[in-house]
Amino acid sequence: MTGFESDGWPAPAKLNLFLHIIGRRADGYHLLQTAFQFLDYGDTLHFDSAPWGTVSRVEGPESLPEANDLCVHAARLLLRETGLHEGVRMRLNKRLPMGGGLGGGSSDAATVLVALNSLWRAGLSVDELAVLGLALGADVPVFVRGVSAWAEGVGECLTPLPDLPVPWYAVIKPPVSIATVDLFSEPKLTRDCAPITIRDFLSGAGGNVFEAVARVRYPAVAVALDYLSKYAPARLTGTGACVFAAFVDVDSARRALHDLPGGWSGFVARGCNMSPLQDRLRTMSVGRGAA
Ligand SMILES: C[C@@](CO)(OP(=O)(O)O)[C@H](O)COP(=O)(O)OP(=O)(O)OC[C@H]1O[C@@H](n2ccc(N)nc2=O)[C@H](O)[C@@H]1O
Ligand SMILES: Nc1ncnc2c1ncn2[C@@H]1O[C@H](COP(=O)(O)OP(=O)(O)O)[C@@H](O)[C@H]1O
Repeated sequence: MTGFESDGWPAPAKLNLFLHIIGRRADGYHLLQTAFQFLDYGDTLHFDSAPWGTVSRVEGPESLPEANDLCVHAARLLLRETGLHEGVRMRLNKRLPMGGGLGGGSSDAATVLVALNSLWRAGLSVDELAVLGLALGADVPVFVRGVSAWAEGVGECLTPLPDLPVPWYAVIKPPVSIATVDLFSEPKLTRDCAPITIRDFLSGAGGNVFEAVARVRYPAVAVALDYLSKYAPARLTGTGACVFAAFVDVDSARRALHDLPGGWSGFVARGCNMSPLQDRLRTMSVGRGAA
């Protein structure tokens, strides 16, 4: 099984390889340090043209009403911003768990912006798309830019990290969904990490400050972390609920998922420093060049 449906536009998952809070903005938002890496696994989007001005999502998860779907918000935003005489009908094949810390909603939104910019020949630059994306969510710009990155601010100040190791990851989704806002409002959260440098991170520094609070509030997260730690050092991604561990080969990663607690799901995927969305975009350009 490949990480995406064929013939569609990939919306890959991200991992936060570490996640620290180093302060707070006046508006209450937390200032972060994190490193994002993509996975070759995620959601897939399909786009069909539709009458001018119409934006719809005709297939997608039942638990996510069309009106709330970031895909719809992203398409409307692009249409408004460009003033193009276009419309779109979207099909979302959702594979990433919602509230999993894998950034599925942000990635879907980024794929809509990038794909429609290309399909509609809207001509917006990556910088312009990243600015539009930030209005939809803090994690959208990194998915638009499509390169693994060191991130600061609320996640929008990005420094590419194109040469990170690309291990195989085992990812476990404990049967809970965590609302980001709940963990950010937890009083016991560590909010005063000393800033670290990229060099510190590359030498192995950094953890995930949400792990301690997620363990207490969501016992299933603690079970998942303890389970995976039997195989390799395990960590929470984002605010959870998914946990991951890195392995040198695919078989070792698969073995780590063999005796998952009953009913739990997990998957194995390769880390990638260039988003699969960028690969898809390049295929489009080559196709056009050849036409
Ligand atoms: C923590 C991270 C790390 O990658 O990922 P996820 O676990 O959500 O994937 C992100 O920064 C999540 O960013 P984003 O997904 O945009 O957060 P939102 O859902 O908009 O945030 C919900 C709420 O969390 C709080 N919030 C969020 C981000 C931030 N830097 N400081 C905050 O205090 C705010 O109260 C905000 O209203
Ligand atoms: N296309 C989408 N996919 C997933 N979630 C979406 C989408 N559009 C809006 N959302 C909302 O965003 C929330 C966060 O989803 P998601 O990005 O998958 O998780 P996380 O931020 O934990 O990585 C969901 O609970 C859902 O309410």
